Amino acid sequence: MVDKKLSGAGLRGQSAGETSLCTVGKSGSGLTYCGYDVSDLADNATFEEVAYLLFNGELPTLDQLATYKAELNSLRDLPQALKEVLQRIPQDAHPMDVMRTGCSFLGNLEPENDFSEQNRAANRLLAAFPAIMCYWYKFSHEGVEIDCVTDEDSIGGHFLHLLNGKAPSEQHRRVMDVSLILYAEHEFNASTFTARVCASTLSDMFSCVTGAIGTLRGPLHGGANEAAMDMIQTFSSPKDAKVQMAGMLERKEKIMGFGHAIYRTSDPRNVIIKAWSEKLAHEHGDTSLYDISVACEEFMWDSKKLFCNADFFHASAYHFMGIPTKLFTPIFVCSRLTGWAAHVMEQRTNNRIIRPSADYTGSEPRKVTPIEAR
Ligand SMILES: CC(=O)SCCNC(=O)CCNC(=O)[C@H](O)C(C)(C)COP(=O)(O)OP(=O)(O)OC[C@H]1O[C@@H](n2cnc3c(N)ncnc32)[C@H](O)[C@@H]1OP(=O)(O)O
Ligand SMILES: O=C([O-])CC(=O)C(=O)O
Repeated sequence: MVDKKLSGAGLRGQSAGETSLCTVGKSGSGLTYCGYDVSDLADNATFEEVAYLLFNGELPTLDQLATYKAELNSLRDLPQALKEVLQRIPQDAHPMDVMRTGCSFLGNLEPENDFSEQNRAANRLLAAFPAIMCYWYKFSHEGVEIDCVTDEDSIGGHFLHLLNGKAPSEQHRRVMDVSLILYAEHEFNASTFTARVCASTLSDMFSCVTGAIGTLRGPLHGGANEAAMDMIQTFSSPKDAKVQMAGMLERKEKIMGFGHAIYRTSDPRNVIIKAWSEKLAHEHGDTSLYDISVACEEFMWDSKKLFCNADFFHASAYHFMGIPTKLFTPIFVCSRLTGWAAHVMEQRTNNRIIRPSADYTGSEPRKVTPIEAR
């Protein structure tokens, strides 16, 4: 893994365009948004500041941030027609399918009519996603029709408040904020590339984001945080984790939350969320899941030189905050929407339809045999 060659299948190592939004694996800790190191942003900024940065290229002043947050806060409620659609989605639906439908349906109600409305569309989705997720979750699982508006100042706090029906602790607000910052943007990852391909046809923001949600859903991408949670919950102790993981590797199973398409030796987001996971474990009063996670990390590095990606310690961190596992990847959507939308806007400023070529491996030219003769 350390000497991983960034070439070959999956377009690995090939440049597919330009971006001024993000670098992955190039400088600083290995991840920068518009020139700022992600660890600096996680320590010294809020998610709303990062959203503003991605949409405008610069961090906001105090006044700009206040105006931006007031705008976002005014866009949180859901139209009645969308609530009715969410009510009809069954409890056993995949929550990423709920997000995909919620996004797509909102695009029917409040379409982006032309590109001058792109910021409105992006901000609307940013403000509404926590409610789309929680409204469906609370209605389908508890039969409760929640109020989609809270007086929470931040998107992270708003989400936790909607989910739990009460104000979260300061620590939980901060962890959610950091988590949203860490997940916000990551260059030409699969879901963002999907959004850019869609944008390159001059399609609308809601279509670009809907496609991106479908791409993030898979376990090789955003779905890994839920898969990691499901896995660590089956381990009874750090020792058991190592034994079970050895078996998984022997059976050539993929271990979710480990490895990365671009990073070679570490994912800079891991150390940040891992530290929060440890703090939350102590607050939780039972560190066993954290200790198991650390054992997994040690085992994977010692045996395969594979490291935790952003998803692995997010699993235990979210779990300690009482978030149901099935909502882990939808939270990723609430954050990555900023990266997706920023890339859609960037693609539109210098667009050419994205249409690569393929190397043909099929039959030589041949004639159709009449159907009765086949
Ligand atoms: C936020 C995010 O989206 S981060 C990514 C989240 N996804 C996951 O955690 C899923 C698990 N990880 C993986 O499947 C992969 O590491 C990916 C999809 C992230 C990257 O895929 P690739 O770039 O193709 O991986 P890479 O080229 O580094 O793989 C090298 C070798 O390590 C193996 N490998 C890589 N990751 C893992 C893993 N998590 N578990 C077991 N083996 C692995 C590959 O199978 C490959 O083995 P091979 O050479 O015998 O075929
Ligand atoms: O960059 C990638 O391939 C996957 C990833 O870590 C992300 O999207 O955050």
